[in-house]
Amino acid sequence: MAHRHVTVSAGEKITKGTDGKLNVPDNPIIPYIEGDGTGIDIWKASVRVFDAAVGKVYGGKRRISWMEVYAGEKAFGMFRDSLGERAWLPNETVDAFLEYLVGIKGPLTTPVSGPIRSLNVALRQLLDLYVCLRPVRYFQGVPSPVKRPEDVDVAIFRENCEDLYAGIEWMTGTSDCDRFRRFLLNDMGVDKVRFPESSSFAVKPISREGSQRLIKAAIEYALRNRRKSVTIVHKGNIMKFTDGAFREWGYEVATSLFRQQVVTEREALILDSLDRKPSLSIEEIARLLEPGYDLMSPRQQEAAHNEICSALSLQATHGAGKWKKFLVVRDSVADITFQQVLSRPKEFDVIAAMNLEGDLLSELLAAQVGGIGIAPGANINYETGHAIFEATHGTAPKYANLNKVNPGSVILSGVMMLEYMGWQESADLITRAIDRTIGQKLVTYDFERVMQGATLLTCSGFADALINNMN
Ligand SMILES: NC(=O)C1=CN([C@@H]2O[C@H](COP(=O)(O)OP(=O)(O)OC[C@H]3O[C@@H](n4cnc5c(N)ncnc54)[C@H](OP(=O)(O)O)[C@@H]3O)[C@@H](O)[C@H]2O)C=CC1
Ligand SMILES: O=C(O)CCC(=O)C(=O)O
Ligand SMILES: [Mg+2]
Repeated sequence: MAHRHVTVSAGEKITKGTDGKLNVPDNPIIPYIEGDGTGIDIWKASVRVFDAAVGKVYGGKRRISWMEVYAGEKAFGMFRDSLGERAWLPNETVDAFLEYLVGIKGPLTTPVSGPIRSLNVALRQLLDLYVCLRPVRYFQGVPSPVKRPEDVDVAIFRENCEDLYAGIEWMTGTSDCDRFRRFLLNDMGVDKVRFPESSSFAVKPISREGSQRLIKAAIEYALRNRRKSVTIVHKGNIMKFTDGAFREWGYEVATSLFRQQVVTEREALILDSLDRKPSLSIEEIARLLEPGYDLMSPRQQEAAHNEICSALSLQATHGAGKWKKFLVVRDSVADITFQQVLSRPKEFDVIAAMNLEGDLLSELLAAQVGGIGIAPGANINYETGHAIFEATHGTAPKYANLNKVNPGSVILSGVMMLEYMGWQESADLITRAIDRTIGQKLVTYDFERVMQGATLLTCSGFADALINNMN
């Protein structure tokens, strides 16, 4: 790769072997983006924590060679593209993440107004990092707005390349928007746009491939980590061919690729009712499954029968209570899900959601365990091995350069990165240090303002406390 601004560090590349596993050398080169706004303070603090943990655990045998790559405001001041225009996301940054496989980044600003599209989303799309994994768990002692934050232990698999985040939209009043409106109204015969002349439009692409690779990854994660359920979140009652299809394709992948390891919630209901009363007829099971069965049309009743027969065909492998050992795959409509992750979080284990709903759900869940100051994330393509780890929060510009905010989210994203690299011991050391430090009530402003008897630390002070607690 021809680098113009990036200085390649001494070290070796992480690669992906033919066996599908990562080959991680003892001195891997890891590209990082510091980030805009608070990113600068957070990165400075976080990198010290990573290096201290790796140094403590491996005593110099292993060491990360950090390689700075540029995006956002920092890149804008440095780079020009081939036409001499300033560049927010230079090619060599994208190339570095492609070449070195695993990287980490701080937050990047996306102004709501103006033409600049999200650099964060662009990176995910350019590297096809189709999974945004956001595990949400509670650290004892963290102040929370709910009564039992310890009940939250959810891994969110958010689809990362499609949905309304694809950025396919047109502003009202532009000629492209006029063309699109005419196409909708004239060619497609759409007559449901309430105010066509003044509407802006967006397109929401949801594909079978995109949905299935995401849901497959969620199921594999759930099986690997012995989780009990995967909940597919959608708004399929309203958006039939996007959200509804996401749900459908999810069940398809669950029951075709993982048949001997999963049971759907409805299959479990059918099998359980028969386990409890083996003499039940198909019609009696149908009445238990569908309380409105007798009011259904003959076609709907036939569909219910077919569903029951298909579940009963699993009796040899799943019947007589065997299904209880299997991973349950179920689905839930988005609006009720937003209530239930708050009121009954224990019922959620792994969630598979489309891009927008996954983004929103991850913040709602993070709020319950102390906020986005400690909510980590990873953008991953499990086929190519490419991964960029990043916090859930943004650049919080009002706190930029104040050495104030919580670096926990980037630090925990780094923990995920170390786990991904197989450097589990160093990941565990950081997690234990976070547990201990919060237990000692040594916290940044976001926790201190709602925590009785806490000591207020700066961003860098929190990193120092973590390093002191690494033993
Ligand atoms: N992946 C990324 O890079 C992301 C980038 N963004 C971008 O960031 C910019 C700002 O977005 P905005 O909507 O204000 O959201 P932010 O997440 O940047 O900030 C919102 C609020 O969250 C709290 N917060 C954020 N980070 C921390 C932290 N590290 N420690 C403690 N509290 C924190 C602060 O709350 P309080 O005021 O209560 O102290 C802050 O005011 C936008 O341009 C947006 O597009 C947004 C999300 C993700
Ligand atoms: O890219 C951005 O500016 C915001 C993206 C975001 O909120 C997210 O991916 O969680
Ligand atoms: Mg977000």
